[in-house]
Amino acid sequence: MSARRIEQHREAVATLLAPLFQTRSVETLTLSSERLAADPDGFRARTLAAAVASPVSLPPFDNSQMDGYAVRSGDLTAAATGTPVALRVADRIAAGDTGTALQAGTAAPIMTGAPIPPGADAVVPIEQADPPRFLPPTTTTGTVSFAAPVTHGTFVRPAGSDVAAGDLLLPAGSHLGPAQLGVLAGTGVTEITVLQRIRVLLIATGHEIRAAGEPLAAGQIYDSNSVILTQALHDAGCTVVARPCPSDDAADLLALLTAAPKVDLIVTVGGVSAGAREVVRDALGPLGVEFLHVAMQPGGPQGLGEIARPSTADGDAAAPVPVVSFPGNPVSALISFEVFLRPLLRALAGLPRPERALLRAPLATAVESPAGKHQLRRGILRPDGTLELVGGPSSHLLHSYAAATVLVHLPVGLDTAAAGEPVNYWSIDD
Ligand SMILES: Nc1nc2c(c(=O)[nH]1)N[C@H]1C(S)=C(S)[C@@H](COP(=O)(O)OP(=O)(O)OC[C@H]3O[C@@H](n4cnc5c(N)ncnc54)[C@H](O)[C@@H]3O)O[C@H]1N2
Ligand code: MOO
Repeated sequence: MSARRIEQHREAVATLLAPLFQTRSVETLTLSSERLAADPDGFRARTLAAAVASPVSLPPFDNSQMDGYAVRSGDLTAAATGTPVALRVADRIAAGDTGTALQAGTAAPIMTGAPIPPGADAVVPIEQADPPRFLPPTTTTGTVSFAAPVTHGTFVRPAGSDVAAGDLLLPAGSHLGPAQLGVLAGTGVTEITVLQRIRVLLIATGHEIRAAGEPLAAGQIYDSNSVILTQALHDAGCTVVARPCPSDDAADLLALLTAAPKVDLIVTVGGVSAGAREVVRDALGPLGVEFLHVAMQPGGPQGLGEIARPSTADGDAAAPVPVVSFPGNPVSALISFEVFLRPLLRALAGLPRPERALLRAPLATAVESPAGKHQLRRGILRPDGTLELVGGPSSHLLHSYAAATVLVHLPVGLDTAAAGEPVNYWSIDD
């Protein structure tokens, strides 16, 4: 079987998923600290579908940037070392207070964030006042001295200096991280329109797989692919319905597809190579999914296509759904996801940096790669800046993948590389 180049298959998967970019649904997300605490995942990896205008100005009012005295700058024009100006201490203004108008010849103790009282136009930090500490609030007849003039606006944070009411707060397409959610909260926005997550039906297959916690009979193994890909898909901004198929019978897989809820994408794992019974090939081949070989290792055997599910629980029989089929070795499955799906899904979700940055560093030791294949090896970036491979190239070595911080690219044509030779890599320690 002639193998397809990695770039060609990436292109084919991109073409298959292209319609999803045209049909992105949106939904309303209600924002509050209670909801965020109750459902943090609901707010993770979210992208604004519509721009948000600021309903208020931030800050909403002129306020103090320092703990100190609110003054009229005109009162301190003549202040100088040796000839300080004394002002009568007015009522204290804390953050949250409203404050009353500042009379000429007075200075109001003011705390950071408290509104500048009408009449005042500058704040002198407490350290620059004499005495350099606040008088007890019971002191009604105190004075405070200043030995320097102050310019209009000093340590005043003007209303709207961060954002003005009606201005663009966040454009459509903004990824909602802590700062973006924070500015929405800070302006009192409670409802936002976000891209709906891509819904993925994930089917890990194999007669031998069992869920964690179940007893294992001879020959059986725990299902790691459902966990690997559920997590990887979540990180890429998807919602996942995982329906493992612990059977090699095509009819069981088809029944599972029929019973599954409506989704935007189906991902299968396992059952695609050259065995006597390959459940994914057997079930989906006749429906039009193509199975082929990509010149990469791990991740050689791949499948992709579209299926119109025979009939479904919620009656969406007609809509064809894209299917991407990965090989069952866990390392092959995760590397296939990295190469073929992660960039597209992150782009669909509007997440930053859909493609991993291609970085370059020298190899710590010599390496060999199979001729005619693009090999991806697991490795770590050593403190000396060289790339050290962890574990061998085999695609069952999930434990060494778990120790890796980089994926090292050994492309077609690079059959041997000497220690010190620079190669490309992706950082995966995010
Ligand atoms: N004669 C050939 N044999 C194989 C070829 C080939 O070209 N000719 N390709 C090999 C390569 S490369 C890969 S990769 C695998 C892919 O096989 P399948 O996609 O059919 O996957 P399975 O046979 O179902 O499983 C492979 C391996 O992975 C284990 N596995 C499967 N599912 C899970 C799971 N959910 N959790 C943990 N481990 C899982 C399974 O037990 C097998 O050991 O085919 C090679 N063979
Ligand atoms: O291509 Mo398979 O995915 O090496 O192990």
